[in-house]
Amino acid sequence: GMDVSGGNHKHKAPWKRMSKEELDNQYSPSRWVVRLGAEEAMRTYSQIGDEVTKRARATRRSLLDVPYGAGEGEKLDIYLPEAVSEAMPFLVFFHGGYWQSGSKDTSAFMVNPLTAQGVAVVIVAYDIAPKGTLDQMVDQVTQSIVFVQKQYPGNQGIYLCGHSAGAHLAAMMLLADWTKHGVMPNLRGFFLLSGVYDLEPIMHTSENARLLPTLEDAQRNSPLWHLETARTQPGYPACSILVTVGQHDSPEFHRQSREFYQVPQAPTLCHGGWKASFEELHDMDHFEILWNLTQEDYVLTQIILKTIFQESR
Ligand SMILES: N[C@@H](CC(=O)c1ccccc1NC=O)C(=O)O
Repeated sequence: GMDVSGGNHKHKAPWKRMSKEELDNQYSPSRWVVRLGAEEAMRTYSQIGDEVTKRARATRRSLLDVPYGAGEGEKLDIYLPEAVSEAMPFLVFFHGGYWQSGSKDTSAFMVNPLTAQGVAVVIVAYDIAPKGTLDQMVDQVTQSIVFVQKQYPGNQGIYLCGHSAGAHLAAMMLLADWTKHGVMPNLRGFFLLSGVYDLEPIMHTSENARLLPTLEDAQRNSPLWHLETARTQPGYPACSILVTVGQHDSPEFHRQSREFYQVPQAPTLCHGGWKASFEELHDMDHFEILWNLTQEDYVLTQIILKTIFQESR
């Protein structure tokens, strides 16, 4: 039909016309994997994550289970490049798993190619549901970034990267009020991989209903709805925001990424120095994106490295 919202696609909400069955399908990334069955894809995902993390720990200098807060689950792993200095760039990664699965211990995908180029990589654990609520996870992620900035004040930039639910948590950091934490992290870029930025449709899917008890919880935690009104804080440096989605991700995942990519182009936000870009990753499914990040010559690994070394100061 005609777009009466003047090109503002976020008001279309096509998911509102979907049956519960269709929503469940759209928001189950494993069902859209093309080269494996859904269950096999999930098994392979944990297997590869386990192997790459073991390899990263065996071949890289690391500081494991470093506490960034007082809670038992508030730990992170730091993987260091060969030449350690005060002035390294940092990539901080938040794993996915629909806020209810996944672990830092199986998520060291990009560690080897990035540390080989001089980037320190931090893999963050947070309290997944049911132990943690979404608000607590957002708070923990905030704390983990404050910790990295305080621990490495001479860093050459902190870049946030998240996959799926982890991309949502990373995107929430565009809304964070750092003044409460007494430190302004040197954030330079965001790499958002196959994320979810409007949580309202998730409320209506079966496996995730418990995560978001009320519409208010969903809206408060939807960066798509708040980015435009988020105050750009004085002194907040220019940031690049890369939004990516796999070609084989579901139409709803594509829609979420496209809409989120459009928000920083609002005049208030691009004047604030935010530069957004969008990549649809050719022939990739939701999980292969991460598997490929173990490869130095993969297009996304190259984009990440190029961004870090262009922007670092
Ligand atoms: N039950 C989900 C699992 C899932 O969504 C997922 C699993 C591992 C890593 C990321 C995921 N998605 C978003 O966080 C599925 O069927 O795909």
